[in-house]
Amino acid sequence: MVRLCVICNKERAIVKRPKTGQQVCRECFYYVFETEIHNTITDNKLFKKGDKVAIAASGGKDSTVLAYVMKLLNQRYQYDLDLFLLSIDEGITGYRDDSLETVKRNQQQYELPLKIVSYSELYGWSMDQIVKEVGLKNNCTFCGVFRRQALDRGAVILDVDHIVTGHNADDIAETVLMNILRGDIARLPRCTEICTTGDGSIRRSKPFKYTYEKEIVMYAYFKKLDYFSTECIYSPNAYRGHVRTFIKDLESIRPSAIIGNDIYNVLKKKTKNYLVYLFNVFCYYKDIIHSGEAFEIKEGVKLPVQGICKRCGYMSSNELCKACMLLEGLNRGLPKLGIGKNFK
Ligand SMILES: Nc1ncnc2c1ncn2[C@@H]1O[C@H](COP(=O)(O)OP(=O)(O)OP(=O)(O)O)[C@@H](O)[C@H]1O
Repeated sequence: MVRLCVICNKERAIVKRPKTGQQVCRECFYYVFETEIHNTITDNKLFKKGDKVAIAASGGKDSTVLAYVMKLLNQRYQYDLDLFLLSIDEGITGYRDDSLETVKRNQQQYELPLKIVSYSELYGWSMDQIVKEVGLKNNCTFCGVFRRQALDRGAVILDVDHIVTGHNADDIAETVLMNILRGDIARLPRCTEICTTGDGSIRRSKPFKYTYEKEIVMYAYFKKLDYFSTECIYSPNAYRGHVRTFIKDLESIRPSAIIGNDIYNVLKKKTKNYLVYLFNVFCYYKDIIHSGEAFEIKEGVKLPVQGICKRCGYMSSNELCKACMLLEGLNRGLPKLGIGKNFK
């Protein structure tokens, strides 16, 4: 028996949405996927007309889908945004050089201007050189800290108001758990925010905050988008990888583990299939992301005060920002100096 799409009730269902369990046809999947992102953008007032927005593009599935969908929604709903692609070349031979080739093709396919900035030009060190110094244990700390600042610097070069990244619901759930496991209460409330203002006035947001990674992969696959799918060669020991595996295990016994369902959306959701409706109601849980959002810091708890790095002028809660600390360690031949809390 042919199963019909629960939304249009006409076409054959070919996708079971990981987010809701709904069986939908290809066109309805595109429509709900894109509309949910549009709703996230408008509900959270992420942009205003005329904004210049840089899409942080790594060539991977998330940012490739982000670039495609941002361009599409910008046209469909007349957001009136000026869009750019911004890529950071960390200098990882056999990985980032290949993925940047994908971004260059995306530039042609989506007709968006592209700016690439490299760690070598900004810091004088590529990740290949850093890994030679520090090995494979703490290299992701260097890469993450440097990339954050590199994106800000790239945004200044492009003179944009806003950076959007492809962080999805799975990434955010991982970050919530990592912050809990590390007891990093200062970062915990911030990591679930959909939009933050970093250094200066450049806003940074995550239009995929409520989008499941599996749906992004499905979308990229059905739309035949051109993306690079290899994992970073330097991240096999990253802490995040262990947290990811843990969440996947949780999901196998509790599919709502990442985000749960918002009861109001569940009740609003129109479906003629009563079983699907009941399933959605039963799936009403507030799981990792909602838990992260609900955390409140007790009054009186001392939190780091944000100031300015005395060396580079970027935002920092210490005299020197983390990027400058790490860089100083590298330049002094003591790469472990900036890692941990005992830097002097
Ligand atoms: N080298 C880079 N240049 C520009 N943006 C980047 C780069 N690396 C990561 N980003 C941004 O940060 C987001 C999250 O990066 P992460 O390393 O978690 O990769 P990911 O989840 O595999 O995403 P993607 O599939 O887009 O690579 C990306 O979606 C992208 O927007």
